[in-house]
Amino acid sequence: MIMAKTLHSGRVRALSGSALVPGDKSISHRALMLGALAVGESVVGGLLEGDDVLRTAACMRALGAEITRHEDGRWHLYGRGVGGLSEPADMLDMGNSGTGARLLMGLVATHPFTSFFTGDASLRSRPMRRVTEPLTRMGARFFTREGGRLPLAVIGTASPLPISYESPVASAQVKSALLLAGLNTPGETTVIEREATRDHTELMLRNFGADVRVEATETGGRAITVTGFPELTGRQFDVPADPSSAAFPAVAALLVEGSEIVLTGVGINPLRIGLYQTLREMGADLSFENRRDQAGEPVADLRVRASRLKGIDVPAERAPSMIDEYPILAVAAAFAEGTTRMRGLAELRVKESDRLAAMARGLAACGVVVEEEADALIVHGKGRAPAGDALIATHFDHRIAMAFLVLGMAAERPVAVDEAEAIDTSFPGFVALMNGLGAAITAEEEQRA
Ligand SMILES: O=C(O)C1=C[C@@H](OP(=O)(O)O)[C@@H](O)[C@H](O)C1
Ligand SMILES: C=C(OP(=O)(O)O)C(=O)O
Repeated sequence: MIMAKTLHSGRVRALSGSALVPGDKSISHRALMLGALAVGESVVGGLLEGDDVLRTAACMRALGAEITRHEDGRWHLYGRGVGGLSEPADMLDMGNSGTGARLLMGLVATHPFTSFFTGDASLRSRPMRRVTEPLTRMGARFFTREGGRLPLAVIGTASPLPISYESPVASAQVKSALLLAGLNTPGETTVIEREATRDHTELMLRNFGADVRVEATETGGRAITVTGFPELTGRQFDVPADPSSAAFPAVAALLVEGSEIVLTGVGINPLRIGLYQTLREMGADLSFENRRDQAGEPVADLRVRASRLKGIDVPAERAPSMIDEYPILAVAAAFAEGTTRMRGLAELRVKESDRLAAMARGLAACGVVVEEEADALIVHGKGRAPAGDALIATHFDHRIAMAFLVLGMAAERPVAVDEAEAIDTSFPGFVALMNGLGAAITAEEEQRA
């Protein structure tokens, strides 16, 4: 018997108060992986305890690291040293997580053992050649299902070759997979990215003691080089709150009249805040207060006040800095006055769902005029609340689910989302946190055979 959860969200009065959203998903995955490779103890506070990250924790244990969660909520890790991971006894099941799967494939590719990867139906449909192809050049071998997809076997290499690789897709997951593979590889492994993507791997590798060099390329990109066999040493740090999760309460506060909220300790790494820049250009009253540094990452308290938004053209080159935020930006655009054009979004078709199609269909069902192109979404806002009154198919995609629940908070009539248990992959406690700020999300559970 499977429990399927439908959530309903209806119009509310002002949202108010302050909240701490869960830890950054990208940083949490990397903290577990590097902690598992470091010598000595690492202690990590604020780790995201969402399903995606818990899967990574389970896999790092299966690869030999000692990982425990203490009662105070801190995670203690005893690593195996670079190159010290051991063959897992069973399949590595990455659940719904593209980041977990791709980064870990990189890590094991340069260890001399075999591992098997699988995931849920969504992950099994996502492209993996973007990592298996360059990792093959480093000496690993892969046996994959049709189209280079999971489940797959990685035959790690005992004699890895360093490569210099220019990634055809702007992807922090591809970059990180190769840098992690480069740790157990002699010499220098270089990844060239045409557009800068989130740099948490680079920052955290340096923080753990690795030698990472970043150079600007002549064409405006970056070349990132890691030197093999660093001695990584255990670290203590707190993971900043996730700006991609903060996006949902932040946009809710912009849309629900009379709202003012503060989201504390949110990561504001410049390569993650494209959404906030875009919302400001749309007229959002949104400020970063008490800027400070946490674990080598900039953080701030985010104050958001309800605002009237106007449609804008979002530059395609901004996409990597807000790649997970287009679903919630499309919701903001649906309330704005005028047209918002979002371009350069081909990657959205290969996330947990085809997010371009899911947003276009869901918005249309809520009465919004929207155009879907091969790699663009164009939303024609009317400067007032859309009708709502729809049951949205989320395709087990956490960001689609949360985006439409936010729409329901300010739409004329309530909105429901199916398969809402997907939210736990990145934002456990979403419903309680939103309702604590004044939202009215209710659950309906259904047993399915
Ligand atoms: O490296 C990471 O932690 C992530 C990179 C992004 O994916 P891509 O690298 O596929 O763009 C993003 O969508 C994902 O949620 C997290
Ligand atoms: C795309 C996402 O994650 P992943 O690729 O790790 O599944 C996301 O969280 O929006």
